[in-house]
Order: sequence, then structure tokens, then C-alpha cells
Amino acid sequence: MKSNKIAEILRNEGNSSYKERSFNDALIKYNESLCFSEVDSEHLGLAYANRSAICLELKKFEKCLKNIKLARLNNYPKSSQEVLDTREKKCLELAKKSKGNEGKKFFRLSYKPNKAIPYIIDGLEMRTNDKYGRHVITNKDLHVGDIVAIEKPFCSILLTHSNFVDVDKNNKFLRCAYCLKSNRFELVPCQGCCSAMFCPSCQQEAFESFHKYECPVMDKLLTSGSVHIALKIFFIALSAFKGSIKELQTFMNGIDKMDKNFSIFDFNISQPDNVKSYLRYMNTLTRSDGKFSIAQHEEILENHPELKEIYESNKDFIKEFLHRQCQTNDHYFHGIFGQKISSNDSRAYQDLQQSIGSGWYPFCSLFNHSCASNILRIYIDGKIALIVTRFIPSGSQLFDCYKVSFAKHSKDERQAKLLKQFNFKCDCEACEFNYPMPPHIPIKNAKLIKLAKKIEDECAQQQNINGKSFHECCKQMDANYKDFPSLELVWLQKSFAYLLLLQARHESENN
Ligand SMILES: C[S@@+](CC[C@H](N)C(=O)[O-])C[C@H]1O[C@@H](n2cnc3c(N)ncnc32)[C@H](O)[C@@H]1O
Repeated sequence: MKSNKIAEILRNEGNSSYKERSFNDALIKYNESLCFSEVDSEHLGLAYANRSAICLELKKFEKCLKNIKLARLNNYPKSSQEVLDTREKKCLELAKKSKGNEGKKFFRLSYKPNKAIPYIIDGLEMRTNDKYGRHVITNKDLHVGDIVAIEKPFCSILLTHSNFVDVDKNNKFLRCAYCLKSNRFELVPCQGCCSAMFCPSCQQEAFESFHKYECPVMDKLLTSGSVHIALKIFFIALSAFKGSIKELQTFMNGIDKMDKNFSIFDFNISQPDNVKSYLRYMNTLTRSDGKFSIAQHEEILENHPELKEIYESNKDFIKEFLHRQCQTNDHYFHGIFGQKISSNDSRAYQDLQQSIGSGWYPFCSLFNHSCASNILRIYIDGKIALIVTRFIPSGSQLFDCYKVSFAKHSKDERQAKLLKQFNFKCDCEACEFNYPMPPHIPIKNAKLIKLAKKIEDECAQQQNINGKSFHECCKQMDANYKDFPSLELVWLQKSFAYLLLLQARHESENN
């Protein structure tokens, strides 16, 4: 429950951290204080004002000005206005002197976008066959380093707690509960609960599409992991039918008989009312045949102040909906990774990212697996950038890697995992030709070993991407693609991923 008393305590804790120049800790406390501040109280204004002070310290001038504006709009005490006026003046002066660092973004599509799906490049097409079901091919040659898609999830959840992976419990005060972006200097609190913050541009849409149902049970959802995912899809679906469970039920019964290959390529994704098309697409996804307990989902709905009646009178349909969702999520919801916020100084490869959530990416769902994949997913602020890692000739299929690659796992291990989790026997090139694992793969071009090592060392030293090294890495991997698999190409792929992770962190931090 909102409480100005708690908001004040949190703000004071933030002030202590601020005095010690622990700006990240102070920021978390100020954001938490925003969440607890009662609507229309001056505590909102005070916390925004304090956040503007951090922005100024960190030379984030534009964000500083935005926070000053928010403070004024949110009852910052008239008696202290002078503090804000002085800060604003100083900020404007410093901003004038600074050159500004908004360079071109690195993560943008390498070719012109597809007209109907503007977040993928023109030239990618969906095909179907008996062996792979739906899959994506390219109708032009693709080269190492090409960015072919930058996709937002259709539905995602933010993790603040997990029994399985290491997550930051402060994520709810650091990331938008809708887009997952680490927009921590600009987040605004939900007016109802104390556990969700949003980008100003996401707040309204999030509320209308699902948060109005999440809000009263948000604390329970945040600790419920996959239960949250299935319920969130249900909330989105119900909102699309303006809360009418009967209309949702009629629609769901109707789509059971529709085309099994319906996908993102079949509808206009930019139409405002496209949730129905996404539901239709979701209905075509492969489901696991496992039995899932939905007891926890039921408990949340049974105690939901607005949905309990709907739940009681439509139990069978809702239970079936949730159960099907669990079976789909098993195959299609992917962990989402983000840059670690609290450990800014760490440059170790394995330390750059941390699990921040889970989501369904409708386009990325169409990729099949290969243990020697030709694309790589890089997570950046909740979005997936798909990047080519091996030359892909026109007409070929793009393959993702479902966590098991020949460079890290033996053939037996890979095949067992894929069969168990995804129910197919892998016969990719690495399985068919039994590619050896490093370090047993032959070296075909020793010079490239040196390059891979040089890039790896550079990455360990630097904060962001070395453009020259990146270009060289792409060029060599592209030119020598016929040598695959070789130790140097596998090593270059690893260095390439390291460079991209550094760049993702850099872009996220400077956003
Ligand atoms: C994320 S989907 C990929 C898209 C899928 N083909 C479709 O039509 O929805 C994962 C499912 O695709 C199939 N699949 C993925 N990789 C495969 C492969 N290498 N060989 C055969 N089937 C594969 C499996 O049924 C798997 O559960």
C-alpha cells in the first residue's frame, strides 16, 4: 500500500547513499520512494528532484531536466523551488558546454526494413515443410555482422526473484515493467501498486493492455515466475475483448479450426487492434504434451478483487486457456538477458549480462535449431537483435541455437536435451558430420587464431566495441566461411559475441 511515511524513510536512505556518492544505490531508493509515495503528494516531487541531482552528477543533462520538470509537476514544495531553479540553470550551462554523445546507434537493421514487419529486414521469408515446420530463409546473401531483426517481445515479464537463476531483486525499481528497458532515470511509478514502474511512454498502454489486472496482485505475480507469464497472456487477451470473457471464449473456440501455419507474416503488425492476430498465431505454436499444475494461477484468480467472479463462473474455459498457455510457454518463452546494472566495472564475458525476464518474440519463434547455428541473439533493453555469425547464401535457412552448440556440448548431450525439451532428433550439419569439440577441431588458418586472441584481450580491457576489430572480425569470418568448422572460426565467433555484448552494454548505459 502507498505510504508517505515509507516514501520518506526510503528517500532519506537514498540521501545517505547520495552523500557517499553511491549513486546507483541512491537511485534505487529514490525510485522505490516514488513507488510508495501517495498519489498527488509532495513526496513524488521530492523524489524526482533528488533523482535530478543524481542525473546532474552523472552528466545526464537531458534526464536531469526531465526530472526537474516532473518534480515541478508533482507538488515539489514551493518553499524549495529555488533549489530546483539553481540546479536547472547549472544543468543548462553544463549541457551547452558538453558536446553531447548521441552518436549513431550500433544496433540498427543492416538493410531496408520489410514493409509489413518493419523490425526485420526485407528479404527474409517464411517457408514450411514437413521436416522443419515453419522456418525462415533469406532471399539474398547475408554476411557476418548483418543485423537482420530487432524485435520487441509481444509479452514479457520482469524477474525480481527466481529459484533458478541469479536475478536482481531491485529490477522492479530499475526497469520498465512493460518494455524491460533499464530506463532507471526516467521511470514513473504505477499509481496503484508499489511494485511496478514504467517508461512514461509505456505507462498508459501497459495499464490498458494488462496492468489494470496485474496491479492488485502484482506482488504475488512478481514472485510467481512462469505463473505470471500465463496469467499475463490471459490479461492481455481479456483486455483485447474489453473484459468480456464470453467474447474471448467465442473467439478462442473459433480459431481452433483456423490455419495451422498462420504467423506474423500473415497480419499487419502495426494495426492497433492486432492482439487477436497474435492469439491466433499463438494457437498454432507447438505445445509440449506435459501436464502442468495451475493451482497457483487459480489461487491468484480466486483472490483477485475484480476477476474472481469472472473466474468462478468460467472456470473450465480459463483453466483450459492457462493450461494450453503453459504448454506453449515451455517451448517458446525465452529467458531475456540485460546488462548488469550494479556491477558497472566488470568486464568479464560471463559477467556482462544477467537474467532480467522472460518473453515471447513472435518473429524469433520461427527459427529452428542447429548445433552450428548461423545467427546470434543479443539482448538489448528487452529487445532481441539477431545478428549473422556465418555467411548465409541466398535461399538458405537461418538457424538459431537452442542453448546447445557443438562448441560446448557433446553430440550425445545435445541430442538428448533437444529430444527431451523440444521433441525432435537433431540432424544438423554438426550432428550429421560429428563435428569435434574445441580444442579438438583442426586449425586451418593460424593467423586468425592470433586475431581472435587479440580481440578477446581487447574486450577484457575496454568498455565498448572497438569498431576496427569488429570490422576485421566480420571480414575474416565471412571470407573464410568455407573452413568451418575450424578452431579459429569458432574462437572468432566467441570474440565476436563478446564484442557485441560490450556494445549492447555501452548502448544501454548511454541511452
Ligand atoms: C521455436 S519453434 C521453431 C518454429 C517451428 N518450426 C514452428 O513451425 O513453429 C521450435 C519447434 O520447431 C521444431 N524444430 C526446431 N528445430 C528443429 C530441427 N533442427 N529439426 C526439426 N525440428 C525442429 C521443433 O518441433 C521445436 O519444438
